[in-house]
Amino acid sequence: MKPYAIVEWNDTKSEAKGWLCVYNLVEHYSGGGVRMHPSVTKEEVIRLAKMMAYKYNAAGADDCGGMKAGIVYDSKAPDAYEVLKRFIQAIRPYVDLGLGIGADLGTKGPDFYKIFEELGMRVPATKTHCEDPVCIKGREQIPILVDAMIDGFTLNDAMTGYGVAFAADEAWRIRHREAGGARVVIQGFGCVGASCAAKMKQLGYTVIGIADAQNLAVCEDGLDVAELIAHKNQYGEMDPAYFPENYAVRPNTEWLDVDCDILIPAALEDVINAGNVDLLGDKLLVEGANIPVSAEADDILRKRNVDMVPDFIANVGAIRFFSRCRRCQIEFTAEGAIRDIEQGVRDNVRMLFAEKDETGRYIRDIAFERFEPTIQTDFEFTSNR
Ligand SMILES: NC(=O)c1ccc[n+]([C@@H]2O[C@H](COP(=O)([O-])OP(=O)(O)OC[C@H]3O[C@@H](n4cnc5c(N)ncnc54)[C@H](O)[C@@H]3O)[C@@H](O)[C@H]2O)c1
Repeated sequence: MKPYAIVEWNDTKSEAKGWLCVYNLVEHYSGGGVRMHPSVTKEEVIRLAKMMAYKYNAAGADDCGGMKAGIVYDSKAPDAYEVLKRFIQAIRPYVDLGLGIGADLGTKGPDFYKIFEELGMRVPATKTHCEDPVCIKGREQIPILVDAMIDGFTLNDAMTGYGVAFAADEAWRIRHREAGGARVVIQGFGCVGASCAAKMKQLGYTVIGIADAQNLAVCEDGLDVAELIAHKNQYGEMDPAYFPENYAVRPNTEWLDVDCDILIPAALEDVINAGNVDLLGDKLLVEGANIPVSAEADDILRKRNVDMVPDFIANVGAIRFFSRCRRCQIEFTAEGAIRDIEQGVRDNVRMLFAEKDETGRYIRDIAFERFEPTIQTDFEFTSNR
């Protein structure tokens, strides 16, 4: 399958540029995040959009295709919100036709709702979403539930990170026949990394290393995840002022050097590449970030047939929630949403490891084959919304 549409954008008021890639549409609809980071490239956006198409299949969201957008800009710049707003304005015709856009690396969910309101846009939906009584009921619950609290997080901030932690826990249990006990290092402490760290701790694991855009904090006895979360800033950066004396503070580039059992990249793409893949050793790799492993590094991991959970299996939490809530397939509570994500993620991990053990094939290859997107529809032209 080829990408359905690729749109390039140049900002009129800053140096920002960006791309939208709609990889496929299913029932005239496609969903994915908009990221903002200085290193975004067109190729990356296309790779991410393709991966989203696989992810919707893996999430059991068979009414949605995959898309992604990326803006080359510093998300901490004072005008980042205005840049995002102009980008959304530029891709608005597509959004109005049926693109479910939301937050990703460097952007925040509530900003999207604010921008939709400021631009007089409705929350993205197709004709079916607006007319089917089941979808109407489900969609009413989405804004209520994303703000519902669970363990001190909004469901919005918990659902993907928790799903990643369930994936890690399931894979670890399969290999070690017990939960917990292992040492975990996480790269990224934003929406995904922070809630993943908290859930790993809750599940009995010891989070010994966390890297953010500034630092790597390491503590063999386990980092105080709750304390780090309480003092992280809005960009997902830990505050070193709250590091106790027994924390080692190292350059964030050293995150792969820390000896651990489970490695969870939850920040940028291609962070495991040909230059550092050997440092992975026999750690269990669970991909919280999208495409954190470069193609070259993945060839090496395939040859070594390492145990791993691919991104589109581990980090499906948010899209599983949005799709299944919209179709009233979950209990309408934060706990009900998390239970549903847990079941979906654990089932997929068990299936993939079982097939690996039976066939000897590399897990990512099995997952790509199993969840290959096959449906491509057009935008819905007879819009009467
Ligand atoms: N937010 C979601 O619901 C969601 C869903 C699925 C996948 N993802 C993927 O997860 C990843 C993280 O997304 P997010 O929403 O948590 O982003 P975020 O912007 O909330 O957080 C990003 C984190 O990465 C850290 N970071 C940035 N550069 C770094 C570097 N060089 N070294 C170490 N850490 C660095 C930041 O400090 C921050 O802690 C992305 O790949 C994203 O596509 C996010």
